[in-house]
Amino acid sequence: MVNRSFLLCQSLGGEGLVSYKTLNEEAEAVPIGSEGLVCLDHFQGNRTPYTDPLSRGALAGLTLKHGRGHVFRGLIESVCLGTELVFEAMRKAGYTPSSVAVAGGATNSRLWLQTHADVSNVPMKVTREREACVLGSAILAAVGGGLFPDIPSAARAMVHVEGTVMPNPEAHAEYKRVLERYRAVYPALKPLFRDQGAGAPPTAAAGGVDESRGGGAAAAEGETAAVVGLVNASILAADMADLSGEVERVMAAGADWIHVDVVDNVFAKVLTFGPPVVASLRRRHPSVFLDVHLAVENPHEYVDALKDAGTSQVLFHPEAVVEGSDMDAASLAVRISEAGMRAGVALRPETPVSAVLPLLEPRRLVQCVDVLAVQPGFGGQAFDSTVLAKVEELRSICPELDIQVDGGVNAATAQACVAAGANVLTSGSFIFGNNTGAVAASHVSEAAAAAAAAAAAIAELRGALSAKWRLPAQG
Ligand SMILES: O=C(CO)[C@@H](O)[C@H](O)COP(=O)(O)O
Repeated sequence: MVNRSFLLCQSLGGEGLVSYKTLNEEAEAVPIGSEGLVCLDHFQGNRTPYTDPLSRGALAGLTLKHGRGHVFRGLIESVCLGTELVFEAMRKAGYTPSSVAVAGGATNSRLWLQTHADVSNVPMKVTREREACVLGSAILAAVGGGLFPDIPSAARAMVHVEGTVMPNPEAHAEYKRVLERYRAVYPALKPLFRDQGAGAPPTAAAGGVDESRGGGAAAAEGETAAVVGLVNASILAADMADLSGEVERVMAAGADWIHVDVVDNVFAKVLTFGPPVVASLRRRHPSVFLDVHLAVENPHEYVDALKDAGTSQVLFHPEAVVEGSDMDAASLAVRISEAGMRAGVALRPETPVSAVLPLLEPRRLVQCVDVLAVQPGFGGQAFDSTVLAKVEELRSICPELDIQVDGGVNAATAQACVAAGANVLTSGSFIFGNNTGAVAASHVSEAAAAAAAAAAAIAELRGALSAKWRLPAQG
C-alpha cells in the first residue's frame, strides 16, 4: 500500500536528472495541501475503496506558481490520502488500525512517513529490515523449516521496529480539510475515465462483465459496457405447484435471472418462500442466477441459509436494518459479499435514494439496487411511476450499477423504466400471469400455453431493454 506510487515518482526522480533527496527537500519546503494542487493516486486503477480498474491518476488545480516540489509533494499527499480512505473503509468494517508497519523504499523518505502519520493520525513503525519481500519469504521459510510453529510467532521474532514516526495533531487537523478536497476529485473525474480512448483497458479485462449473466457483447455506443439489459422473472406469480417447470420455461423463453421474493409475514403481510425453496431451485437449475429479495425483518438472520441454498444475489431492505447496530446496512452488505453472493438493496416506493448512498460511495458495497414500483410482498399491484425519478438519480450517480425496477413492469411500463436508466426489468404477473384463462384441459397444453405467453412477454421486455442496453446472448 505504502509504495504504490513510487513507480510514478521514479519518473520524476529516477532518471539521473534529479535525486529523490532533492525532490524530498523541495517538497518539504511546500506547505501542507501543496498550495491547492490536488493529485489523484489511481495510477493503476483503484482497489479500495472504489474498486474501479478504469480510474486513472490526475493533477487538479495546477497553476503557474506550482513547481516540481509541489507536484512531488502532491503525489505523496495523494497516496497518503488514498491510504486514509482505505483506513476509513477498514474502520467502517470494524478494524481500527492503531499503527502501520512500513518497510521498503518508502522508509527512505521522512516526508513520506510523516505525511502518512499526519494524514491518518496513526504512528508509522519503521522496520529494521528494509527488504519486506525478502523478510516475508524468510518468515515463510522459517515456519516451513519448523523454526517457528506459525507465521505470527515467526513475525514476532523476525520483524524488528527500528523507530516510530508519530503524527502531528496540528498537521492532522489541516489534512482533514485537504482530505475533503481529495475525496471530491475521483467522483468528479470518473465519467472522464469511462472514455475508452483515454487508454482504459478493454471492458472484459476490467472485470465489469459477469459472465454468469451472459455478458460479452459490445456495449451500445455511449453506454457503460459493464451494464447489460436483463429480464428478471419474479416467481411470486408462477404456478407454485410447478415452480421448477416454470423456471425452466421462462429461462428457455429468454429470461436472464429468476427473482425469488422471500417474505416473512412481518416486514410485509404475506408469507412466501424460504431458503429451502431456493435450495430446491438450485438443485434443479444449477446455473440459473437466483436473485433473492428479502422482504423480511432481521435480514442478517437469513444470510447463512441463503448462502448454503446457492443464492446468487441477496437484496435486503435498508428499512429493515437497525443503523448503529452490529448488523447495520453496511455490515450486512459486507457479510453477504463475504459469503460469496452479490449484495444489493431493495427500496420501498417511499424510501429515498439517500437510504442507499452510504452503500454506494465512497466504497461500492452493493452491486444492485432494486427500485420497487409497488409495495413489497404482493404481485399484481399498480405501477407507481414516481419511483422512476429515483432510477434516474441512481443511474446518474452510478453508471455501472445494476438497477432493477420491480413490480408492475409490463409492456406498457417497461420503456419508461429503461429510459430512466433501469437495466433489469423484474416482472411477475406479466410474464407468468398471461396464461390465466387460456389454460387448456391437458397439462401438456397448459404448459405449452404458459411457455408461449411467457416467451411473448419476455420478448416485449427484451425489446424495451434493447433500446438502451446490449442484451446477453441467448443460449
Ligand atoms: O418484489 C416484488 C413484490 O415484493 C415483486 O417482485 C413482485 O413479485 C412483482 O410482481 P408483479 O407486479 O410483476 O406482478
